[in-house]
Amino acid sequence: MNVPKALTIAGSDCGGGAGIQADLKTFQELEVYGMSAITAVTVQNTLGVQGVYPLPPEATAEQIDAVGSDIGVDALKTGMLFSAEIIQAVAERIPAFGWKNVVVDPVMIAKGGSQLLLPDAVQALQHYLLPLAAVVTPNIPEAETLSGIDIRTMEDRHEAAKRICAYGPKMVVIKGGHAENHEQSVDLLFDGTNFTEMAGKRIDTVHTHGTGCTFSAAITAGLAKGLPVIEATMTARAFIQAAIEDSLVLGQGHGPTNHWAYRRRGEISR
Ligand SMILES: Nc1ncnc2c1ncn2[C@@H]1O[C@H](COP(=O)(O)OP(=O)(O)O)[C@@H](O)[C@H]1O
Ligand SMILES: Cc1ncc(COP(=O)(O)OP(=O)(O)O)c(N)n1
Repeated sequence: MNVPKALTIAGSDCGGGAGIQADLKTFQELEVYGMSAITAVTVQNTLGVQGVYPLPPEATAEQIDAVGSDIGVDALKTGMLFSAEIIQAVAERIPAFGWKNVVVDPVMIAKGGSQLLLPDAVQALQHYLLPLAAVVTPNIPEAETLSGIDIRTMEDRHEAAKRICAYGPKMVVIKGGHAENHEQSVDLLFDGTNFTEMAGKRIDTVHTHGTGCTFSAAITAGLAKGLPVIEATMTARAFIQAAIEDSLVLGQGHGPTNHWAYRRRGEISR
């Protein structure tokens, strides 16, 4: 049996809605064997982030080496990387193992406002990690930071996607969760030549904690199964739409999404 295998290099969210917990749940739901290399332990729940404890960069690097040298990795994603030193350690390993199916979710600030990437690490992300990415998935504030432009319109998003693409990723997906569109959430894809829009009905809910992690993990799962990037992204869009629509309503604040909603709808594709 050929088992698709995916690695997440990200922070731990003890509340289970974002970070490695969301990624591993997503891999499992999409029938991909999940592995993790932890970069930081966060203390958080639906009310926000209460603590951030980064690991030494060697600890992340050794976890990557352990799974890469033994089990193997068909696709990987990065999430919360916290510091320039951790980014450098991760970026050295990717070409050393020859990994190409690399999804970079450039996590910077949690929805509650907590810093998950140090400001001086943005340049390391741009120069060391983006050139290795098959897909990079910024939300609108992250796209503004990476591109250096304010995004108010879809035209601004086109320009930001072009500027981010210039760092070297093969595909840029600027997610639309933060856009001021009350009808739809529209994600913009740019492959260096063509733009594609993927729209879904916007759900009026506060339970969107971990949407970005879950979306990028679902893309990673698709790549691990051998899907082309555009197809993996379309499946991920359907996965996150179901996860937001069939919300679990947990906790007193911004609750997690429902990682089993997509499977329950019978939508798993091989
Ligand atoms: N309220 C919503 N209704 C439907 N889809 C949403 C909603 N919020 C976010 N999404 C989708 O969830 C994914 C993550 O988007 P976003 O929230 O922008 O990322 P992040 O969690 O990184 O801030 C995207 O595919 C986006 O379109
Ligand atoms: C450990 C950890 N990693 C990433 C995030 C951010 O997740 P995201 O999907 O962007 O969702 P929000 O936190 O912004 O709701 C996180 N919170 N924790």
